[in-house]
Amino acid sequence: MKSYPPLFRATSRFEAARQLDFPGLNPSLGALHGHGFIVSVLADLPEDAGGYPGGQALQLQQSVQDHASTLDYGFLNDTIADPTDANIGRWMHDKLAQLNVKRILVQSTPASGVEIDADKTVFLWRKYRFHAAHQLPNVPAGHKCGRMHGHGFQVVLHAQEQDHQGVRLTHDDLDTCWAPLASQLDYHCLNDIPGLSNPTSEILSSWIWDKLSPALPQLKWVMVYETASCGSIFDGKQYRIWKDTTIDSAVQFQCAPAGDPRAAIHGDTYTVRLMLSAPLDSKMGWTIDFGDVKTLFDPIFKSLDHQALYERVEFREGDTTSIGNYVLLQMKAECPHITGVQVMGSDGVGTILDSNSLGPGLPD
Ligand SMILES: Nc1nc2c(c(=O)[nH]1)N=C([C@H](O)[C@H](O)COP(=O)(O)OP(=O)(O)OP(=O)(O)O)CN2
Repeated sequence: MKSYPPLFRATSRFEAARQLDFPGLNPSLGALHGHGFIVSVLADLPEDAGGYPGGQALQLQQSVQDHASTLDYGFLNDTIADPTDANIGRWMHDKLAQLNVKRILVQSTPASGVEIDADKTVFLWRKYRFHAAHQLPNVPAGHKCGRMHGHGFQVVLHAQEQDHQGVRLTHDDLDTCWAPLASQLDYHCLNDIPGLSNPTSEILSSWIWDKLSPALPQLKWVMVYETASCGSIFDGKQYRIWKDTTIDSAVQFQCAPAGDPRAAIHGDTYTVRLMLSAPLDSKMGWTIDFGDVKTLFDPIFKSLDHQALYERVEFREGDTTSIGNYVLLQMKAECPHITGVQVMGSDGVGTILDSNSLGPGLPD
């Protein structure tokens, strides 16, 4: 069984001020203001990037950090003309032109940002929260989701910034589209809402898609976070679900040169994200039960969590790619619906192994 070619992800933060000015923009953004920005870059790097096996993601991190640090505690307009999130992303794309960048995410607030493709197509996203109760009517007796319970759901709307006529969408436009749905969903019981009698994450994501896409043709993906660790993405055709788990492991980059701190035994808390895709089960209203995904992953989790991975030959390189490859191959043997695995260290540096054309990045 084969794994997938790795994409590396690096994340950097910077604090900066800016002033924006374009027609249709919320006038308050024209005032001098500031943000704690997060920039994440996904790149396809050659095996020898980083100078030693396992060093690629760290090399990417260094490059992103070097450029982000030139913006830190600065006035962005001095460096980037009209420093919108999208233009910051384009600037970073140009700075990293020597790398094979597949996607850049720029987040100016915890609830909004942009994503930029390899060809510099821009997507806006905004995250909304609503408070709702639900119960899944078709689950087997004793399943915890058969009881009435509730969540602080989160929804991310992802839309292309420009339509075919060049009309530019703003985050405020997303807010306007979301507002009528918020009043239907927030502080309600989902089962009482027409179309949501079986309110799984999958059904909710396609329900939101159906409500919004006719008036918002730029909509590309709807993400529903049922809890902080699981949810569904719908793009109008296909469902993808994800389930996150953290593992706390000891590692060592055994190919790193002497003097590199990672050559020593150290450790990290890694977030392992399992991505799956399957047709919707029309009775259950889901693709695969998150609980079943957790059960299938459990032996793999136990073999990684609170373990000395450096003692095992498959983790000799000590990096997130070796952990990802291991998880992907083990999970594939158990579950044909697994489409990808992402493993991120606590600093947002990690590896994505995915069979699918690159889907949207989940915001931090
Ligand atoms: N594919 C789906 N599976 C499940 C859904 C769903 O909508 N789609 N929903 C549920 C439950 O409603 C439940 O609330 C989610 O539970 P769970 O997967 O256990 O998620 P947690 O975050 O609570 O899990 P922990 O990892 O234990 O924190 C079930 N399945």
